[in-house]
Amino acid sequence: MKKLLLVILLISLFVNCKKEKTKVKPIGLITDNGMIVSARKEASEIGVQILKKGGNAFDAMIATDLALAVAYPFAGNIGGGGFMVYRTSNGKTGALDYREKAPLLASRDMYLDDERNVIEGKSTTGALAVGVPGTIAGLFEVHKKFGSLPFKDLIQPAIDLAKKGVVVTQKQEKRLEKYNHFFEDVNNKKVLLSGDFNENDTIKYIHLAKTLERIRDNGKDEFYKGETGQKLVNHLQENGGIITLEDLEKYEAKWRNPIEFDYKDLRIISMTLPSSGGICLAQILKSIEPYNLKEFEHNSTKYIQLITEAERRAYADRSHFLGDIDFVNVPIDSLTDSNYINHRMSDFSFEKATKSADVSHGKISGYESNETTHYSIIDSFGNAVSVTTTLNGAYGSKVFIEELGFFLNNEMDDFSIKPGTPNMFGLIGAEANAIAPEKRMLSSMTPTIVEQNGKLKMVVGSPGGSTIITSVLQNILNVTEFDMGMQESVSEARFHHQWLPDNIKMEPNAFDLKTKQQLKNLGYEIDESTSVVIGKVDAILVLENGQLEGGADPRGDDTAIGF
Ligand SMILES: N[C@@H](CCC(=O)N[C@@H](CS)C(=O)NCC(=O)O)C(=O)O
Repeated sequence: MKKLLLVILLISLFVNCKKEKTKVKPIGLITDNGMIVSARKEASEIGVQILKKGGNAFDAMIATDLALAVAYPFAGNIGGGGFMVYRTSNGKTGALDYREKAPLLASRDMYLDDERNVIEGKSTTGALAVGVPGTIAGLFEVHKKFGSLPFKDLIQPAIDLAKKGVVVTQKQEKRLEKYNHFFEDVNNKKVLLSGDFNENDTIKYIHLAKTLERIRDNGKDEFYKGETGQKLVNHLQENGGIITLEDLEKYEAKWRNPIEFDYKDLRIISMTLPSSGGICLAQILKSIEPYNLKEFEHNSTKYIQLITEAERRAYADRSHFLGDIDFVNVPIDSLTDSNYINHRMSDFSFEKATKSADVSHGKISGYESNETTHYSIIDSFGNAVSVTTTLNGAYGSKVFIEELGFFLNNEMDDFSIKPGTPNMFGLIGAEANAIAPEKRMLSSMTPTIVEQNGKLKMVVGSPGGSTIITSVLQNILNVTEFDMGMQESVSEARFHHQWLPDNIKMEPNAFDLKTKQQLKNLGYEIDESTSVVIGKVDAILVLENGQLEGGADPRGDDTAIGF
């Protein structure tokens, strides 16, 4: 009898274990009309309320952005900047650049000491790390061109949220625990978020609500010329910063032509310079286009190898060629030309890893004379908006102006502060991305829209510094080459290579042991230690029947809401 019980127990254990191993494909929220996927449920909800009121995707973008500035101080902001790529219901595409700028008093070597060594922390923490913020200018620009509801109706939900307060999530508790001691050090006093907050506590953002009310009443000028601007400048200057009122007054968001290119039967629309995102994405996708990826298993050795080698070459070019197009001549057409790219990939072989030390930027025949929270929105009219906005590092420069209620960015670190010295994401830059007054620092933000057969297919983007481009890439491939649904794709394990350092970053314990061993045997170094998160993707997929599927990244508190 005992023996029989043991056998039954073992069989049931085996069956259960087997069951656990069968992967359940996650399916995201599916809705018919409109959808927003963002880093916080409060922000997605506020944006969707605007859509339900009859607002379009651009109205919802403004409301969502401002709601993130309240609900997601880690990266949501009015003290930072970002990029928007859009596609209207009639297929018109465009992009808005509201990236921060270097202040007028900035200079090329401002973060170096007399011996030309980088002064640790100066470009990342404190008032000198701050670039001239672009977010408020960007939102007013979007409203001017596309807004259909009054601006005051779009900002009010964020004001109400700030007054009512935002509930701390478990993930936010952890992040605050990790960073809150910096806030007191950097600001020389305790500020709103210096306290110990626990999950389910409610944080009210009273000063931020007042700032937003002034912006509601006085418009864009409140931030760039008014009381808010004056207080911002005073605070930064008192704390060693160099931003002046003239910097604020001169700031303008800029409409740009997005990078548009074909990959197999897809048309990809992505951000152009000063973001490297679209160009790098084009280079990587064109490098792998000649291969039939469907023949490779997803995340198999060959697949990882091919993507890695394409990424290696694209990031080497990024480091050398790319910078703010208003300041440097960048050969975009040559860099994204298929012949050039095929030539770049001609020394790649599945037999062994290329060494980054042997790869430099490509040789361009001539220069033409032409010159990190993400959210995705689709409205019921068929307009699509893809936005990535950031303070750069976690809570930016950690400078928090208590009386205004918000953090300021540390975007200056995205410049190449000294050629050959890696920035906080390990990216190395060159002359093209050197600091100059009023120049925009190079970004990796890759807000992207994908079309298939002339129809809207996907809206996708991610935060994550240098890993943004490769996260967006993998999600496009997951869906279009491996037939994954949006949530399934977003939840999949990711890897990343950026030329230097010469290793493949992999999400820890997410990849097959055999695959990792095969890659090592081929000469690839694998880094699973420091890469806790590679991107945090929020995306929307238009399904065959026209319904929308949201992909909200489980790595954060990201949430899809729709109707
Ligand atoms: N400044 C960078 C993007 C910076 C970035 O992605 N930062 C991360 C923090 S390390 C972020 O904003 N993460 C927000 C999140 O995880 O939601 C760029 O322009 O390329």
